[in-house]
Order: sequence, then structure tokens, then C-alpha cells
Amino acid sequence: MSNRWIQPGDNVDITNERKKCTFDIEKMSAFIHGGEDKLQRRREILEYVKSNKSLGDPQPIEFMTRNERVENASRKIVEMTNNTDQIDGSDFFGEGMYYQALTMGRDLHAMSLHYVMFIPTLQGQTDDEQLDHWLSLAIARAIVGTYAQTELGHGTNLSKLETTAHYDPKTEEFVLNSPTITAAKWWPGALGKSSNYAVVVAQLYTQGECKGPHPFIVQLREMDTHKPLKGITLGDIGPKLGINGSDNGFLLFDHVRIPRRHMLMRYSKVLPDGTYIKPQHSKLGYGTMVFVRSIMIKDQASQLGAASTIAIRYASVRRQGEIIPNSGEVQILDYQTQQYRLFPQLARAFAFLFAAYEIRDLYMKVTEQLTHGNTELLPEIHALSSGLKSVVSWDTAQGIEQCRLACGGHGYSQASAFPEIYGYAVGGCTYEGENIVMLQQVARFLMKAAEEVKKGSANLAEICAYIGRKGEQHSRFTSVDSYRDEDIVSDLEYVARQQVFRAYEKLRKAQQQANSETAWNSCSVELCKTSRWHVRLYLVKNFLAKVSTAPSDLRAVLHDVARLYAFDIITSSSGNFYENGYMREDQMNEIREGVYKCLHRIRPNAVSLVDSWDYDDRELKSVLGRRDGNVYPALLEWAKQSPLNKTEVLPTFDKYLGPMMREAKSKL
Ligand SMILES: CCCCC/C=C\C/C=C\C/C=C\C/C=C\C/C=C\C=C\C(=O)SCCNC(=O)CCNC(=O)[C@H](O)C(C)(C)COP(=O)(O)OP(=O)(O)OC[C@H]1O[C@@H](n2cnc3c(N)ncnc32)[C@H](O)[C@@H]1OP(=O)(O)O
Ligand SMILES: Cc1cc2nc3c(=O)[nH]c(=O)nc-3n(C[C@H](O)[C@H](O)[C@H](O)COP(=O)(O)OP(=O)(O)OC[C@H]3O[C@@H](n4cnc5c(N)ncnc54)[C@H](O)[C@@H]3O)c2cc1C
Repeated sequence: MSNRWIQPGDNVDITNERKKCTFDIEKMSAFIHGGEDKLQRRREILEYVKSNKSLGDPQPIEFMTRNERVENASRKIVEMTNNTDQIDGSDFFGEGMYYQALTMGRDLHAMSLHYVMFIPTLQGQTDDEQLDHWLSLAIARAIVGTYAQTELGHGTNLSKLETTAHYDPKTEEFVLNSPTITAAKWWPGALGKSSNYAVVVAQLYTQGECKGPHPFIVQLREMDTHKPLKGITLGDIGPKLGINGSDNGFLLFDHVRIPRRHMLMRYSKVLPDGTYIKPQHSKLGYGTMVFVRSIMIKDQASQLGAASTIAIRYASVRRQGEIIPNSGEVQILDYQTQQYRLFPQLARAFAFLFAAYEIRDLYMKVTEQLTHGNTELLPEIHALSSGLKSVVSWDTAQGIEQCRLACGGHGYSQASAFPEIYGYAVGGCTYEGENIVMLQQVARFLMKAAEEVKKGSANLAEICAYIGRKGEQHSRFTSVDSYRDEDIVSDLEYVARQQVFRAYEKLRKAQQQANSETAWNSCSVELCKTSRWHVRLYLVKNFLAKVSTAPSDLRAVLHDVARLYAFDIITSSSGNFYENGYMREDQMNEIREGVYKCLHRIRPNAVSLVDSWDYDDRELKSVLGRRDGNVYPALLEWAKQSPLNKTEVLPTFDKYLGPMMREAKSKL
């Protein structure tokens, strides 16, 4: 089989790995990316980005100051969006995200929020007339916007946001105000210096009543001078763990007046006389968050896939230590411990990517239904996107860290790209709703389902139908080889169901002794566990189902990866499976052996599996993860670019170290 990943001059070890591959990599890449046409489009976009020199960085961004990073990112995002004809703009999830990942990397930029939240909010929250007015301005980039919801004092608990929007029927305007310091908007991406507009979420007051948080479109800066408008205080919040190409900002209002029609009125409305028209569903205004939670799953999967690619490629070229004395140093990928550390991360990346396709499809279905006023699937998409967002971002962050550690000292260098990948991805545990809080949203959904089951209703959504099933009393497991996909699912369903009812009973008892909120808090650890099991079950089920749709010659290798994903979950939570004698220790020991078998089977295909994800060096941005495996000369070249190396002797020598040493020597 031809292998486009092998080229002359490549490192011998990585080439030998590629020669061992047992499947068709191009076919696998097409399966991973949704078809041959999608793969072809990726390649075209990549060629374009590589051919346009203005889309490149003059030096690695790791060596730039923050100001240089922000400037470089702004230059590139303008160039990138000058050329959106290179992509199918309607395919945000595929072409849009890929184009921006290749061009902008992981440091983000002046228009991240413009594309990820500002435009989607205009699309989702405006009425037709407002859409006509604002969307074309935003798409043409005549205005650049962000999404300003979180405040210094509140992010999670939206009902307590402090920014106010009082309606004044005399002038038909809203008055926006930040009554306290804690009301300052804090965190919105590109708010500090770049955006001139924002969707601002504020407590709406009309006719003397507070109607809760609502979105308003607000001009922040003068169009020509870009100076903040009267009554508006703005700035950058300073450097962060990651995404330092973005000027996340703060914003305070001092009685700023905006026209009535700047309230986004697709769902809620305020009439000229101040009459409030409430939405058909109270949470329709939260739609943009659901959108971002949905697309985050793919983004997170891509980050974990990238980290796995870097670590697995590096482990194939790094030789350290011997397994058999005097027979030469081995590739560190041959250590079982290394495989146990890395292959489950790759398996997770696959599981998350396949789930991302499902949530995308569900999101599109919900959006379509909403255009007909049907809100039936809102609770389901809210629960699934919140749950996936929480579990996936957590596992991704932990997985990236494992990949970093698996690369030893070089993993600690920014040349590896791990610090940047981690700094970027781990933000996902917090933004779009802190993970623990979002898990509790899932738990509300599951507790309602449990209540239905207790009442004898069989009317459960497919996604939680397992809660109503009786299920087996004992695992059907007899041997790893005969452990069928449906047995794996049935075992996970048992544990997930047990956890649902454990939490449900605990909550019911607590509710008899305390008010419902206090009772909830006293059960919240168990409730979060319930949500995690529900999501893990979903991920395993979906992964196995997806493998069964793969071209037949890809199924064996994908099945090994999917089984590793499932076995890893089962063996790392063995106690849950022993409950009520559901599984025996000898069965668990066999599944543990199954993990090692999977590692062994995946080993020869490991490099090719990560190649199949089709990351170009341009996207990975990692010296350790280079396609050609020529890591050591590239590390030396990278280090030479350090600004500290511009001069042989630093001024600090004459200022501090030189005098110290001279003085010390003179005293000897
Ligand atoms: C061409 C160019 C292309 C460019 C492409 C560029 C990039 C693409 C690449 C990648 C993108 C990925 C990432 C980008 C990187 C960085 C991200 C940066 C942005 C981050 C932005 C933000 O963080 S914005 C702020 C987000 N904030 C939150 O998420 C707040 C979280 N809090 C809440 O959501 C709520 O407060 C709550 C859910 C916790 C509670 O709601 P509340 O109203 O206060 O509670 P109630 O008790 O009144 O109601 C609860 C009931 O409501 C139901 N519910 C809640 N939410 C929803 C919902 N959304 N939909 C449906 N139902 C909902 C809930 O279930 C309860 O129902 P029950 O009562 O029936 O149980
Ligand atoms: C990189 C990044 C980009 C961001 N971009 C934007 C943006 O563009 N626009 C925007 O508006 N915001 C943005 N944010 C803000 C982000 O949405 C909030 O930080 C997030 O929603 C969490 O809210 P918080 O900061 O108030 O955390 P808190 O809610 O204060 O959380 C702190 C701790 O309290 C716990 N906690 C809070 N409430 C509960 C509860 N009910 N039950 C149990 N535990 C609880 C949490 O679990 C957490 O451990 C961004 C944040 C980051 C990190």
C-alpha cells in the first residue's frame, strides 16, 4: 500500500513504523473526516494556507511578546478573512474550523468571538428585520463583535448578573448600567481592544419589573477613531494561562443609552410602551451557549488528537533504555507503560470526534425544529451538549497532560506545543459553563427520567432509555474474545443505571429532610458522578456503533481502539462493576488482560493511526510531533531562534553576574 506519510530523508524509526501499517491510511483519514470529498477539501485548504505567505508567522509565537502576538494574530485574521472564498463558509464545523486552526493556531485572535458567538447570536436571537440590518454588517466585517455575558462577580449564575438594561418608554431606549464593580463584564474574548460592538447580556427592567437576563447589541467604540464611546470603560484583562493572542476584556457602563430595537427580539420582545412579550421557552435566549458547547466537542477532540499524534510520533523516534540488556536501546513506544499512557488518549480522541458528529447533527435538527416553533428537543440537546462538554474537556485536559509527561523533558519545552495545547484546551473546562455546574444540568435531566421510571412511565428519550430497562443482574462476560459490543454496552448501562438510582434515592431522602436546593447540594457529588457515567455510556455506545459503519477493512483496527476505550473505562472503575456481585474479580482481571491485548494489537499501527488524523506540521506546530521524525536537529534550530540567543553575551552579565563573579574571585 502506498503511504503518503513516508518521504525521503525521514527518520528511519518513524519510517519503519509506517511500513508496518496494516490498513489503508487514506481510507481511514476519509472515514475520520467524514468522507473522501471532505478529506480532499482539507488538502486544498492546506495547500492554499501554505501558499499564502501572509498567513504565516514571521517567527515561532513562543518567542514573541504579548503585544507582538496580538498584532501578529490581528494581521493574520484580517488576511485570513480577506480570503474566505477559499472555504465553504456554510461549513463552519468542517472547513471554517480547519481553516482557522491552520491559520491562527491556538493563541486565538481579535475575531474569535466574532465568529464563534457574535455572529451565531445574531443568527439565533434577532428577528428578521434585525437580522437584515446586523448580519450583513458583521459578515462583511464592517463591525467586529464579541459576546459579553460573564461579569467580575458572576459567570455561572446568570440569574444574578448585575448589569442592568432599564427601558425608558419616553425615549424608547434602554439605559445600560454597571451599578457595582462586580457588574463589570470580565472575560469576553477580544473585548478589551479589538471589538467595536458586543452582544451584552443584561437584566432587563421594564414597567418596574425585572424580566431576567436578555441580549442587547451595543456599540462600544467610535467607528473611525476606535475610541470607547461616552459612558463606556474598556480594557484588556491581562495575560492568561493560554490564548494570549486574544484580548479578553473588561467593560463598564455608565448609563449608556441604546435604541429599543437594540434588544435582540426573536424570542422575547419589549414593545414601545414597555410591554414585555415573553419567549415560548424561557431558555431560548441561551441558544448561543448551546451552539458553542456543541462545536467545542470537535475542537477538544482535535486538541487531544494533536497531543496524541505528537506524543506517539515522538515515542517512535525516541530511544531510551533497553528491554533486553545489551541488545540496544529501544523506541520508548515499546514500553508497555508508554502504550498504556498514550493509546487510551488516542482512543478518547476518536470517541470524542465521533460524538462531535452526532451532536452536530442533533444541533442542526434542533435548529430546524426551532424555525417551526418546536422546542421539544431543547432539554435533550442542553443535557447532551452540557454533559459532553464537561466530560470531554476534562478528559482532554488530563489526556494532553499525560501526553506531555510521556515525552519526558522535551515535553516541558514550548517546542513540544504541549503548553500551548494544554493552555488552550483546558479553558474549555471553564468557559461555556463551568464543568461541575454543567454536569448538574445533566443530572436534572437524569433525575427527571428516573422519576418517570419510578412512576411507571415508559416514555423516555432514546438517550436515557437504559434507565427504564431492567437489564441483567450479572455481567454476561465470559472471555475477552467473546465479549460482544452489546455485552460491553449492557455492562456500562448497569453501572450507569445503578448510579442514577443511587443518586435518585439519596436525593429523595434528602428532600424529605431539607428544602429541595439544600437537598440537591448535599447530593451533588453523587449527581455529578451520575452525569459522568451517563456521558461515558453515550460515548462508548456511539464509538462502537460508528465502528460498525466503517469500511470493512478498517473495522478490525478501529475495533481495537474502541475496545481499549471501553475496557479502560471499565477497569479504571472496577469497584462500580463489583456492586451487588454484578461482575466477579476474575472477569475484571480478564478485561484487564483485554486492555493489554489491545495495546499490543494497536502498537504496530500506532503511528499510522495518528497519521490518519491528517494533521499537517502547520497545524500541529510541534517540533516533537514533526511528520518526518527528525526531531533533534529541529529542536536545535528552534532553540537558536530564542531572542536570548541574539547576542553571545547578555547585558545582564555586565550588570549582575559578571561583577558578582569578579568580586567573589577577588576575595578568594
Ligand atoms: C470563517 C471563520 C471561522 C472561524 C472559526 C473560529 C473558531 C472555531 C473553533 C473553535 C471554537 C471553540 C472554542 C472557542 C474558544 C474559546 C471560547 C471562548 C468563548 C467563551 C465564551 C463564554 O464562556 S460565554 C459565557 C458562557 N456562560 C455560561 O455558559 C454560563 C453557564 N450558566 C448557565 O448556562 C445557566 O446559568 C445555568 C444553566 C447554570 C442555569 O440557568 P438559570 O437560568 O440560571 O437556571 P434556572 O434554574 O432558572 O433554569 C434551569 C432550567 O433551565 C434549563 N436550561 C438551562 N439552560 C438551558 C438551555 N441552554 N437550553 C434548554 N434548557 C436549559 C435547565 O435544564 C433547567 O430545566 P429544569 O428546571 O426543567 O430542570
Ligand atoms: C478562556 C476563557 C474565555 C472566556 N470567554 C468568555 C466570553 O467570550 N464571554 C463571556 O461572557 N465569558 C467568557 N468566559 C467566562 C466563562 O464563561 C466563565 O468563567 C464560566 O462560565 C464560569 O463562570 P465563573 O468564572 O463565574 O466561575 P464560578 O461559577 O465562580 O466557578 C468557581 C467555582 O465554583 C463552583 N460553582 C459555581 N456555582 C456552583 C454551583 N451552582 N454548584 C456547584 N459548584 C458551583 C464551580 O464548580 C467552580 O469550581 C471565558 C472564560 C475563559 C476561562
